[in-house]
Amino acid sequence: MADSQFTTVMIATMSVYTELSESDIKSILTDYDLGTLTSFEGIAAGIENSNFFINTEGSENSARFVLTIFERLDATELPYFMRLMRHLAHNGLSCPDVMQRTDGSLLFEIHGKQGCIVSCLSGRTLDELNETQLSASGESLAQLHLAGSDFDEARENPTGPDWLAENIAAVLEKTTAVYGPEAGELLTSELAFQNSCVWDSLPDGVIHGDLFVDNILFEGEKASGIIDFYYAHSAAYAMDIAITLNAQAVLLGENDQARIDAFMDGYESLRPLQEEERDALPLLLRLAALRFWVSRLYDALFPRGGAMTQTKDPEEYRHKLLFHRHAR
Ligand SMILES: Nc1ncnc2c1ncn2[C@@H]1O[C@H](COP(=O)(O)OP(=O)(O)OP(=O)(O)O)[C@@H](O)[C@H]1O
Ligand SMILES: N[C@@H](CCO)C(=O)O
Repeated sequence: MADSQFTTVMIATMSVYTELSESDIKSILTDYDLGTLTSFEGIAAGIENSNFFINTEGSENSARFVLTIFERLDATELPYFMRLMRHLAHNGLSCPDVMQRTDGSLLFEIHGKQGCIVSCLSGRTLDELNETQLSASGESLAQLHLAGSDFDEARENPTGPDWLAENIAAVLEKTTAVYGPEAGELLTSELAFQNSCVWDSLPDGVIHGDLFVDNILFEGEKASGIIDFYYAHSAAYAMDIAITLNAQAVLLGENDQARIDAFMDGYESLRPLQEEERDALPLLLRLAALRFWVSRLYDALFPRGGAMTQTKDPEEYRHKLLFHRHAR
C-alpha cells in the first residue's frame, strides 16, 4: 500500500473529532486477531463519535471494519452497548458485530478515550424511504425486537417521564419567547395529557430508540442492516415503532397513511401487534413526537460548544405532534 494512504486523518472529514495515525490503528490492532492494517479513512457522517473504515489482511478474520472512538457517551454504559450489539448480531439481526480482542474484551483505549471495532455492513443510508423500503425497515425493526427478546441486561429509558418533565421545564420559557406562546402551551398541554396515560402493560424489551433514516442501511429496496445502538434501552416495543414511524414514515404529506401501513405490514409479518399495542399506538406517536421535539428544542435553545454539533429542526416535530393530535 502506498504511504499516502496512511496519512493521519485530519479534521477535514467533518465528524472525526479524534485524529488517529497509522501507528495508532496498528497498535490498536495488535490486541485483535484481525490481521494487519492495509488502509483506513475517516467517515464524515455522524456527529456523536469519531468513525473510521479500516481494512485488514493476513488473517482468516481480515475484512473491512468500522473503528469507533467514543467522544461523548458515558463510559460506564459502553459495555451494555457492546454486549447488546454482539447479542443482536449473533441472534439473527443484521447489525454491527463487535470484534473481541484476544483477551476477550470488547473495548480498547487510545488517547484516553475508549473505542471498538465492529463488522462493516453493506449498503448505504437513504434520505427518504419509499413504501417497499419502509416495509423492509418494519421487518428489520421486528427482527431487532425478536433478536433482543432474550438479552438479559436492562438499561433504563434515558428520556423517560422524569427527563421529559425536566426538559420541558428547562425549555418552556425560551420556547415561548422564540417559537411563540402556542408552542409553549402545546408543550404544557401535551405533557399533562401524556402524564394521564399509563403504558405499563405493553410488551417490552430492548428497543433501538433512534431508528431514523440515518441509522438503517439499504441495498436498493432491501434493508441491509441497522446501526447506531447508543440510544438503545428497555421499553415498550410499541414505543420503538412509534419513534420509527415518526422518523421514517410520517412526512406530513398525502401518502403518510400508506407509508405507515407499509411499515406496519413489514413489522407485523414477523411480529404481529397485540391488541393493547394497537390501541396505544396513536398516543405513543404523540409521546414520541413530543420526546424528539423536546430534545431538539433543548439542543437548539441551549447549543453545546464546538463546531461539530448539528442542530436538527425542532419545528418538524412540533408539526408531527400536531398532526397526531388532530388525527382521528
Ligand atoms: N457498522 C457499519 N457498517 C457500515 N457503515 C457504518 C457502520 N457504522 C457506521 N457506518 C457509517 O458511518 C456513518 C456514521 O455512523 P453513525 O451514524 O453511527 O455516527 P455516530 O457519530 O456514531 O452517531 P450519530 O449518527 O448519532 O451522530 C453512518 O452513516 C454509516 O454510513
Ligand atoms: N435522531 C435524533 C437525534 C439523536 O437522538 C433526531 O433526529 O432528533
